[in-house]
Amino acid sequence: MRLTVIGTGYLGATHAACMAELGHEVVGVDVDPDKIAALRAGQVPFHEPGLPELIRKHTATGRLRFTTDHTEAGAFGEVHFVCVGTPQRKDSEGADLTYVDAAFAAIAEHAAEDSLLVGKSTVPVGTAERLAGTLGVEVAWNPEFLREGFAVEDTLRPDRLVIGVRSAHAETILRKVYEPVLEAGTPLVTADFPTAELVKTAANAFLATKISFINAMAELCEAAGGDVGVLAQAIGHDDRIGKKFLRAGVGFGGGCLPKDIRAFAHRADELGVSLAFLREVDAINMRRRDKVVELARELCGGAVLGARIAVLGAAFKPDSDDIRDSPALNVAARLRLDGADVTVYDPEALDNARKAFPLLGYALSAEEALRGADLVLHLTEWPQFREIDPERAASLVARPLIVDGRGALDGDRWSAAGWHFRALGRPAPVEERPLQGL
Ligand SMILES: NC(=O)c1ccc[n+]([C@@H]2O[C@H](COP(=O)([O-])OP(=O)(O)OC[C@H]3O[C@@H](n4cnc5c(N)ncnc54)[C@H](O)[C@@H]3O)[C@@H](O)[C@H]2O)c1
Ligand SMILES: O=c1ccn([C@@H]2O[C@H](COP(=O)(O)OP(=O)(O)O[C@H]3O[C@H](CO)[C@@H](O)[C@H](O)[C@H]3O)[C@@H](O)[C@H]2O)c(=O)[nH]1
Repeated sequence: MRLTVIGTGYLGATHAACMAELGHEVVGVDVDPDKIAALRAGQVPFHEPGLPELIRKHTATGRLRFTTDHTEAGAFGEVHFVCVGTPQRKDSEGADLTYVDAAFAAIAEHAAEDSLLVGKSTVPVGTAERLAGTLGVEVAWNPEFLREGFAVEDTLRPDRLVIGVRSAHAETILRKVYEPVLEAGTPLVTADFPTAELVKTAANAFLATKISFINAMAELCEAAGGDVGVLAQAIGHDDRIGKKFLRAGVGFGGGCLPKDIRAFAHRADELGVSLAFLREVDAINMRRRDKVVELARELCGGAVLGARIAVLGAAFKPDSDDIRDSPALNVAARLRLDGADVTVYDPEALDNARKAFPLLGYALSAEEALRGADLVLHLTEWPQFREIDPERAASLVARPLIVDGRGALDGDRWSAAGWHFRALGRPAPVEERPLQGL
C-alpha cells in the first residue's frame, strides 16, 4: 500500500521505517528541513537501536522517501498516519493540539477523497471526533505504545494494536496495513474513537501510577528504615501485581509519561470527572527529584556551594539520547543553580544535554566526570555504569560519596571499596563512615 507518515520524530521516523519493512511504499513528511535532509542521507537525528539500519535499507530500495511537501504526500498516500507532537501547553496542564490540527488540515487539503487519515499522536479524548467532523475525509485513531530504546521491536511485534474506527471500510484498510503483524498473532482491539484515545492515556497513567506507587513506598522505607528493592521484589512475585515498572528511584521523565498524565487529568476535569490521583502521582514523582537534591546537600555538609558533583546520566532513561523532562538533568541544573560545580557524563545524550543546559559542565567519559568529585550522583542506569570498578572510581574522586538514584548499583561492592553509598528507598549504611572535612 502507499502510506505517508506526517511528522518524522521519534514516533514517526520509526513508524515510517517499520511500515516500509512490512512491505509498504512510504513517504515521511516533516516541516523541519534539517530532519528531512538527515533522514534522506540515512541519518537518524536521535539514538534508537536498529532504526538507522532500517532507514538505510529502505531508502536504498526506494520503498521509503522523505519530503517536506504535504502536497506531494497528500497526492501519494492511500493512508496517512499523523505522528506529530502533542507537548504540554505553556499556559496549562493540557495538551497543545496546534501541531495535530495543522498536520490534519494540511494533509486533508491535498488527500484523495477515499483516503484514510489515521491519528497516532497521543491526544485528549474527543480529538478524533472533532477532526472527523471538520475535515471531510475519513478519520481513524491508532494510538502507539512503543517504548524509546525498543521502538523498532515494539512496532514490528507490539503487544497489541488498537484502532478507533467509524466504519468497516476503515477497519479493513488498517487490517491490510498491519496484515503481517496481525498474521504473527498480535491481538487487535477495535474500538470507537473515545475508547481508542482513552486506551493510550489510560495505559500511560497506569504505568506512571505504578512507578509513583513504588516511589511512595520508597519514601516510607526511608522514614521507617526499610528497603524498597526487597519490597518491590516481594510484592512483584504476586502475578496480579507483577515485577515490571516497580523500579524505585529518581522517577519518570521523558516526552510521554509526565505530560500525558497532566493532559489526562486536565481533560478529565473538562469532562467533569476527577483524576486528582494523577496529580499526586505527578507530585510523588517530582518529590523524588527534590529528595536527591536534599541528599546532595546533606552529604555536602548542608550546602552544595562550591562542591564538585559528578552526575552519571543525562538521558531520561538508558538506551536513549532523549533528555525531555530528564530527572537527571533537572537535578543537575538545580544543583548548579545552588552553586555546585556540576559535571555530567552520559554515553549518548551529551550533545542534546549541552544544547539544553549550556551552563552545566560535561565530561567525555565517566572517569573524567569522577575525577576530583566531592559527590557522585548515579541518575540514569546505563549498563556501563554498573561496570564501573568502585575501587578504581575511589582512586579518582576527592571524596568517596555516591547516591544511587536508580537502585541499580551493587551497594555492598561500593561500600566494600570504601564508599559512603546511599540509595533512594534503602536504609543508610548502619556504620556511617566519617565524612571528613565536610
Ligand atoms: N516518543 C515516543 O516514544 C512516543 C510513543 C508513543 C506515542 N508518542 C506520541 O507521538 C507523538 C509524537 O511524539 P514524538 O516523540 O515522535 O515527537 P517529536 O517531537 O520527536 O516529533 C514530532 C515531529 O513532528 C513534526 N511536525 C510538527 N508539525 C508538523 C506538521 N504540520 N507536518 C509535518 N510534521 C510536523 C516536528 O517537526 C517533529 O519532527 C506525541 O503525541 C507523543 O505523545 C510518542
Ligand atoms: O520501573 C520503572 C520503569 C520506568 N521508570 C522511568 O519511567 C520513565 C519512562 O520509561 P519508559 O516507559 O520505559 O519510557 P518511554 O519510552 O517514555 O515509554 C512510555 O511512554 C511512551 C509514549 O507514550 C509509551 O508508548 C510507552 O508504552 C511508555 O512505556 C523513564 O524515565 C524511566 O527511567 C522508572 O522510574 N521505574
